[in-house]
This record gives sequence, C-alpha cells and structure tokens, in this order.
Amino acid sequence: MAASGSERVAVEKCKGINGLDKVVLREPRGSTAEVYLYGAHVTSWKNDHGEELLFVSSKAMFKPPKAIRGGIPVCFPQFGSHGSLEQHGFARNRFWSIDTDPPPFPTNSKSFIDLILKPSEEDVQKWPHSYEFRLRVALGTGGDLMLTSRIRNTNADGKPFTFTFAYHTYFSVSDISEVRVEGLETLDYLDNLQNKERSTEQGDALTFESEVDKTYLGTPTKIAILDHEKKRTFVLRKDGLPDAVVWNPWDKKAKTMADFGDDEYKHMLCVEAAVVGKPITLKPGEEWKGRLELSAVPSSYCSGQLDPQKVLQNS
Ligand SMILES: O=P(O)(O)OC[C@H]1O[C@H](O)[C@H](O)[C@@H](O)[C@@H]1O
Repeated sequence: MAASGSERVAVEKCKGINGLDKVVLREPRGSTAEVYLYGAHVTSWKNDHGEELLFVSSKAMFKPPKAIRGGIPVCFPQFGSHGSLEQHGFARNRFWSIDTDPPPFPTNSKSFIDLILKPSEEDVQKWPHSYEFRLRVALGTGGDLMLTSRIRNTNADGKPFTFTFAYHTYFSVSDISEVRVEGLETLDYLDNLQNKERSTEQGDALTFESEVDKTYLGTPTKIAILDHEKKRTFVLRKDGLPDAVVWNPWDKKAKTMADFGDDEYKHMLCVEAAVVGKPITLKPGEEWKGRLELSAVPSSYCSGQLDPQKVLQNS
C-alpha cells in the first residue's frame, strides 16, 4: 500500500503517545486519520487544511486499561450500562491486531486499515462467547472517514449471543452553545439522566445549554451537526445503526472526570451512531455489519436562517 516517488504513504504504522502502536492514514488531497491499536480507537481526523475535526481531551491518558477520552471509542459488546458488563463493554480497552488477511470487502479507498479483535481467555470469563470483530477504518477521496464493523459469532457450542454497540464519536466544535443538531427532531429517546425514561423530542433542531445524555431511537440514516461559528457542518451517515446517542457532560460532570478538562465540554459534542433499543442477536456463523460515514462540509449561513432540508440534501 506504500505510495512511490514523492507521493505520501497512504498507510503508515508507527508509535503514538506512550509508545502505543498507531496507524496513520493519508489521502492524496491532504486529509489524515490516526487509529490506535489500543481500542481500535480513531484519535484524529483532519481535513485537507490540517484542521482537527475530532475532539480528544488534553487530559486523555493513553494508558491502558483506561479508554482514551475523545476520538471514536468503539463500544462493544455493551453500550453504556445496558447490561451486566463494564460501562461501554471492553472492546475500547483491548489491544486489537492488524488483520492482514481480511475476508473480501470492496473499497475505493487506498487509505484504509483492517483491525481485528478476538476474545482473550479473560474476556471469555466475562462474556462467554467466541467472536471475530473486524473493523475497517478508511479515508475516502475528499476526506470522508468511514468505519465499518463486521462482527461474527464463532461460538462452537451452537449458542447465539446478543450485544449493543456504538461508535462513540466526539466531534470538535467551536462553542457548544452555537451548535445545532438536525435529524433527531420529534423522535423518541431514552433519557439517560432520568433512569432511561422514554420521552419525545420537540420539533426543533437540538441546541445545548445544559448536560445532555439521550439515546434517540430509530433515527434517520443521516444526521447533521451544524457549527455556526466554524461555518462547518458534520454529516453522519449510518447503516445498520438505528439509534443515536447525544452526550455532553457540561460543567458539573466535567469536573468529576479525571481525564477531561473542566472547560472542555464547550468544545465537544458526542453524537454516537448506535444499536441500543433493539440489541443484535447473532447465531453461530452469522455476521452483523454496522457502517458509519462522516464528512465535514462548509455550511452556508444566511441572515440567521438555516434551512435544515437544504443542509441535509446538499451534503
Ligand atoms: O465516561 P465513559 O465511560 O467514556 O462514558 C461517557 C458517556 O458515554 C455515553 O455517551 C453515555 O450515554 C454517557 O452516559 C456516558 O457518561
């Protein structure tokens, strides 16, 4: 996959913070992404101007067994506290391997990496199942970031297993109070701050003025995050991931988190493509696929009026 001559290498394996292995993806026009093998964790996604699009806390530890605070943690086999396992499952704090011989999987990107996670003996004690979890991280021409998870039940005892899942994406935003999220209006959600009580969202785009931790159920495949100050819109497209979690800890919770700066809540928003409401069950031999595609586009802002339909259609 190495490019020749003056071209930059599309996929480079190197050492990251604290000597942890990471992979750098580069796309010819200049976009980049970085993935740590620890957690198969995307920690950076930059556009062709070199601007960072993901939030990673200045206090993130990059120290196993703590998951990295920011970027895109992968939550599996459990999202949040929806089950008896540790919060968000264990995939985010396991060492993944590079999958040198992945099953055929078409791509038109030259800049991608395939990672794989299989259970250790210790994992089997916690979750008594055998599986192969393959994650492909790819940078498209134009700089889109694409994550595809393929999870296969390889149980030899004939038993199915059930899981919940999320790509826990931390977006970098200029100022949380200037941000709107479109695509989740009028949907039902579970309010994680109210014992997962079910409510219905109002008709307006979401805006933020306090702590939020909601799981929206059965969302459209496209969600937009509009950053007015940056004049940037993130567009999430998802497949196989019906739900979306929206999280910002705000000031009080921020202060209780050792790996998160007191004021950093102003510059991040998590919008997480997820499967929570109806967990996935796989029989032995069956495979599930969940795909997330992120793009960042300049947003037009005319005299205080953003037409949500236009933003969603044009992107
Ligand atoms: O601190 P973590 O385990 O990484 O979780 C961070 C957050 O993740 C999700 O967004 C959950 O909905 C929140 O309840 C949780 O606080």
